[in-house]
Amino acid sequence: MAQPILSTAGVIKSFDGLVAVNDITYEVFPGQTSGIMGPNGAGKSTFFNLLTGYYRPQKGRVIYQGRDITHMHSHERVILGIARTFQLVSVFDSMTVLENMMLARVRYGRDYSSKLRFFFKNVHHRELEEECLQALDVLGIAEKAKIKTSDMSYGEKRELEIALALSLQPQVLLLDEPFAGLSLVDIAHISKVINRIKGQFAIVIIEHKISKLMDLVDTLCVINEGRLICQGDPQQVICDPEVSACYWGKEEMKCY
Ligand SMILES: Nc1ncnc2c1ncn2[C@@H]1O[C@H](COP(=O)(O)OP(=O)(O)OP(=O)(O)O)[C@@H](O)[C@H]1O
Repeated sequence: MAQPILSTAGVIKSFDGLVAVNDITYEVFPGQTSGIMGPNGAGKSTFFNLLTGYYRPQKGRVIYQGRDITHMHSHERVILGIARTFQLVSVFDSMTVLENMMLARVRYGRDYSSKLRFFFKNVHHRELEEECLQALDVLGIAEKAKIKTSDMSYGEKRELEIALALSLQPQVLLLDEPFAGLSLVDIAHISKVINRIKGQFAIVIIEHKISKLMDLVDTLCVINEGRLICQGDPQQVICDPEVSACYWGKEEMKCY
């Protein structure tokens, strides 16, 4: 049976007595696209931050490829292959798409030891540029390489963020609300992008737009009040009475 690439065992994270993540055990498998949903303040982002290493749990463990990474820093996890995007777009507006890509690779990429060579040797610079152009090509946006990020729409910047994360050659890609603030047209475009890269590595997506999330994921889980209350097949999860109750009180949620 396949082993999970990333998992947690009983992780707990509290802030001054408020238990934001309460004893969550979770598994992500190679090539699988998994969704995480839950009401506002449920603990989704805090859980993501435990996976990426931004927070350390007070209890429990985070395991990646069979290795305990609970106390590992975020940048070390990136080098191991765990990349993420953020709820709010974070790219450098004064730089071009390609420059943003190259900076991400040098700043966070696996080729840390070659940082100095990047600055002083043109050969390595050209190699890096070529690799970044290839990563843009995977998303079909290589023609935007020379565009300044300040001239891009919000949707295009979201796409660039995914490209930045892809340039780190992840084994696990964590997408934090990829549709937040996007128009329906942009959501459709980003969905296409995610569908294009799906299956090559594990993807975990936090998203409030449930119907859009359902179209993308192989498996779904729901966090409510810090607890993972349901996980498994997306259709079954969405029809689960406890999930309906956490969104709609006692009322049944409309099933797809
Ligand atoms: N740094 C922090 N300090 C104190 N409390 C925090 C902190 N971060 C999160 N919390 C609290 O922990 C709980 C879970 O927050 P979290 O942001 O993880 O929820 P969420 O499910 O991601 O919500 P949303 O969907 O609104 O982004 C909330 O009650 C929140 O106020």
